[in-house]
Amino acid sequence: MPEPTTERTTEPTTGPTTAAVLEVTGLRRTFGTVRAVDEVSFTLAAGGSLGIVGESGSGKTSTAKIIVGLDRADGGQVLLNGRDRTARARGKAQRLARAREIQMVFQDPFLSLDPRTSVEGVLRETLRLHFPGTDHAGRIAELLDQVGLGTRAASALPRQLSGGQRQRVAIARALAVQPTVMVLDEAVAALDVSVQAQVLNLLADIREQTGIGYLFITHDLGVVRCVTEQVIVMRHGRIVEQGRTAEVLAEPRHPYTRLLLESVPRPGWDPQQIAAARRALRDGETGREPDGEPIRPDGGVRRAES
Ligand SMILES: Nc1ncnc2c1ncn2[C@@H]1O[C@H](COP(=O)(O)OP(=O)(O)OP(=O)(O)O)[C@@H](O)[C@H]1O
Repeated sequence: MPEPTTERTTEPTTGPTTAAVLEVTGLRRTFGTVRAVDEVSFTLAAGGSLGIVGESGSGKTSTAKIIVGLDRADGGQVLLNGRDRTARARGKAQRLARAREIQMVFQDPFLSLDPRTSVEGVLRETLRLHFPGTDHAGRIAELLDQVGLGTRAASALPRQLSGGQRQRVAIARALAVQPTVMVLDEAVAALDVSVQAQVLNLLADIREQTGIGYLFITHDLGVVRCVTEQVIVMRHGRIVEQGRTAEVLAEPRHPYTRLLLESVPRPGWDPQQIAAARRALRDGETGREPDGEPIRPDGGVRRAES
């Protein structure tokens, strides 16, 4: 029996109607017998912030990976400013263009940053990849400033930074390509509560300044309450409730949402998932090209060492 879906209007009731920048329709992804993503549809308004919540295994990350382009859907469509992202990218230029449109920030920046590359080096590498042939010194200083890191941090290696600082570097790297949308997958889950608040405030400021839309994937309803306007609640790959965050949290209609509100679940990947994610992230790998070459989080391809 399919879950009852409780939809509310996702349009603002007052003020001008904001165009959708991201439109996800009927997304499906199956792993063996598991329907990780099952007919998922939602829209993100330009400059808006939408939370995706649900327990561990509800399909949040699988949905995000397809949207970002790190995995392929079995069915459905992802449109960014009306352009389809679900078909395989044709060549490097299209892959990089797609990576510029939607950037992802992961839970553990320590694993997604190369331990041997300085903060400045991380940013320069991404800027060179996407905007070759220009001097990036000014832009690097601007990005460091934008995420609240002084120029003193520029020469630091990831291990010399705190968790919050490392997450700021990951955010700066995402901002470097001027994305339309940022997907933040449990981006503050590994941080202490006070540092979480600082990073969430920073993200709110950045959204206001840049108009970048956010997809916040989180198990934490406090985060959703703080930084999103719309929310979708996922269970077993399906959306069971969606609407304005304030309304859904104040008056949840679906029993599962009520349960989530009563008992905030802890993130709990099984050991195999953790090991695979750690390996992939430590290697800076997020997927594979058709020729087997691993793809990095910033859209570049890591060539096999000879
Ligand atoms: N690569 C994969 N191979 C096999 N099964 C997978 C794979 N990725 C996800 N799954 C399964 O799909 C389902 C949804 O997983 P997903 O990681 O999307 O959930 P989630 O809500 O993001 O959970 P978490 O908060 O733990 O990350 C789970 O049952 C998971 O075991």
